[in-house]
Amino acid sequence: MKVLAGVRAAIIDLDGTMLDTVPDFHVAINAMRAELGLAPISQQQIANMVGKGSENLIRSVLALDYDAAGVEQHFEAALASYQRHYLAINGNHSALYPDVIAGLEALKAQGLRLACVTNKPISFATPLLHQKGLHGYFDVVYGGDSLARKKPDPLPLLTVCERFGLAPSAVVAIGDSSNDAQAARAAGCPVLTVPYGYNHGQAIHETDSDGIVDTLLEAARQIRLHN
Ligand SMILES: O=C(O)COP(=O)(O)O
Ligand SMILES: [Mg+2]
Repeated sequence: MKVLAGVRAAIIDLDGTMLDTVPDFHVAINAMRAELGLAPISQQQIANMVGKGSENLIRSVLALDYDAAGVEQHFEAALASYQRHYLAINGNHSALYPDVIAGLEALKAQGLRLACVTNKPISFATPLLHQKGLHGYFDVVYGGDSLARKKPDPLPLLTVCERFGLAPSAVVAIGDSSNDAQAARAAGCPVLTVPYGYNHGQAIHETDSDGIVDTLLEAARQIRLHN
């Protein structure tokens, strides 16, 4: 992977890359749906809808039962209910994927600076990173509502590059979905994808990236090999 030559920093996604958070989403979404008198939905349905932030998720969930006007009519109440339930259980049902900590340790040991860029609201992401022992690895953390636009827009990635004083070609993005890959491509960052997360129900092979790595530890190994 020639594109990894000269990489000095990594931008790492949260949901579906470091943490399997769908069980948290599942509990919070179904608590919200129960409040609205709607039937529960499955983890798989939710996994296919996660990735573009809370507002998109809630609209997708409501669209299972309502037409476009109904979605908008119920949106505010549903979002508030969802946020309340999510914050009450944040992290209780989610788990680290294999070799996440080992991968972060290896990236740090190789001298890379690390940023976490997630489409999760920052008020969900920060306590979750602390709870799972991840927060200390990151010099910068941006949530989906930290900046004017979220992934797949390149803005969060470009803002990290600027804060690190690095060209995008020196900052690799690592994520589980087409949002991460599209943001990286638009920013000019190399991008690695993991195959175990949530990619809108699509195989990760269908997403344009510079390589698929089985774990964050494997990503660290690839970066070391090519630097
Ligand atoms: O919460 C989401 O919509 C996705 O979050 P992610 O960017 O960390 O995958
Ligand atoms: Mg993700």
